[in-house]
Amino acid sequence: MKPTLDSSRDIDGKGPASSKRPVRYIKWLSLSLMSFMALMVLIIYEARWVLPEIQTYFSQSGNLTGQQLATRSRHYLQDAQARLLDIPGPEERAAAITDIELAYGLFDVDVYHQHYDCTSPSLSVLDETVTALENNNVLPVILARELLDPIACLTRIEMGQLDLRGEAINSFSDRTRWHNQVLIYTSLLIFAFGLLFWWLHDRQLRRTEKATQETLRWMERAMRDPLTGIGNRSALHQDVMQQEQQSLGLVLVDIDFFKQYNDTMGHPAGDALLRHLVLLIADALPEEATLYRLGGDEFAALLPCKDVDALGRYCQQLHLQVQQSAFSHAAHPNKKQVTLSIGATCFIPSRVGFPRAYEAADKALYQVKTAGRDDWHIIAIA
Ligand SMILES: Nc1nc2c(ncn2[C@@H]2O[C@H](COP(=O)(O)OP(=O)(O)OP(=O)(O)O)[C@@H](O)[C@H]2O)c(=O)[nH]1
Repeated sequence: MKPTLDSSRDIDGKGPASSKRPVRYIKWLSLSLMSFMALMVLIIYEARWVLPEIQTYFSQSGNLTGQQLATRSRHYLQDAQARLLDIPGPEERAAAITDIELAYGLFDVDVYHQHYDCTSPSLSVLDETVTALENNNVLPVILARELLDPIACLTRIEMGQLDLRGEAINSFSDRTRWHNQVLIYTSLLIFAFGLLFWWLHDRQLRRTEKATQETLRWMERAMRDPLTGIGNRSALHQDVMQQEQQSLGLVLVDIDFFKQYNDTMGHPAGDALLRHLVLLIADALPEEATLYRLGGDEFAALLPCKDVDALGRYCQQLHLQVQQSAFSHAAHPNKKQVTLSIGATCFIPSRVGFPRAYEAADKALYQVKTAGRDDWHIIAIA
């Protein structure tokens, strides 16, 4: 285990951000859905305007448009006229009367009376023609000529109705174009607003994420010892709480006569020794061990503890390794090299509680100190 590589607490910013990504997509989707709904409402609203216009256009005069009625009426009159010009017999006269009456029926329309002043005189002419034919008292040629005015009137109506139809078509296509434009531009507007809201929301989300990352980074720093890079006392407490059910070994390490080391070698050399010792302790203890600096020249290590014997072997190994490394300590009263006092205990946090375990390890350390230092001792908790 390397002390500065406690990756479980490293914050790289990717974890929380990537976990928030699905939330971002869900919000984006709901915004799109809202825009889509708004669009649908708009289309339905627009359809309310377009539909009556279509209906109006196609029901100008019932099933037949005004122009078609006039055309048919004119055809009947022209048929009657042709019969009359042919020196008709009784049957032809009767057929001519039928044609004129049919033409009359199609001609006598309210719309024509309202808009074309030639309608009433023309219908009177048709009435008189039928009467004359029935009485057979006027030459057919003359009656045929009489029909010219009603035919001219019907032609005028046809032209007028065609114009009206053209106007209706133009107005219909104009209105349709206008509604289409409203639809397109409003859709674009809704889409643009959707994008804007999404961008604002996304920006807010990124700011919040950044602030969270910053807070986490500060918290991370607050849990680290700046000199050695390992965790501090708070980190130790937190790690113990996270392993409440595990059997843990707590090892307390204190440098002997560190004050004298500082006094003779200087404070920067003291700092360098602290950093070196961290690496050395990490090297001596198993990979799973985590190191902490509790303050001054006191360190702690938290590691899995199978049993007290195994823990003792690690303490022995650490003690030996420091001896072998032979860091010079000129002010050390007897050894002239750096020595450590080590106290340890084995405990399960949920059963014993950390304060009791710390007290036991500290007591073991104190016993080493009072017994002359440069040794290790373990106190088993009953
Ligand atoms: N260089 C350095 N020295 C520190 C730091 N923090 C505390 N110290 C010094 O560590 C020394 C600790 O002294 P003591 O608590 O008396 O411990 P000791 O001299 O090792 O004595 P024993 O533990 O009884 O052997 C003090 O002189 C502190 O000034 C630090 O960050 N850097």
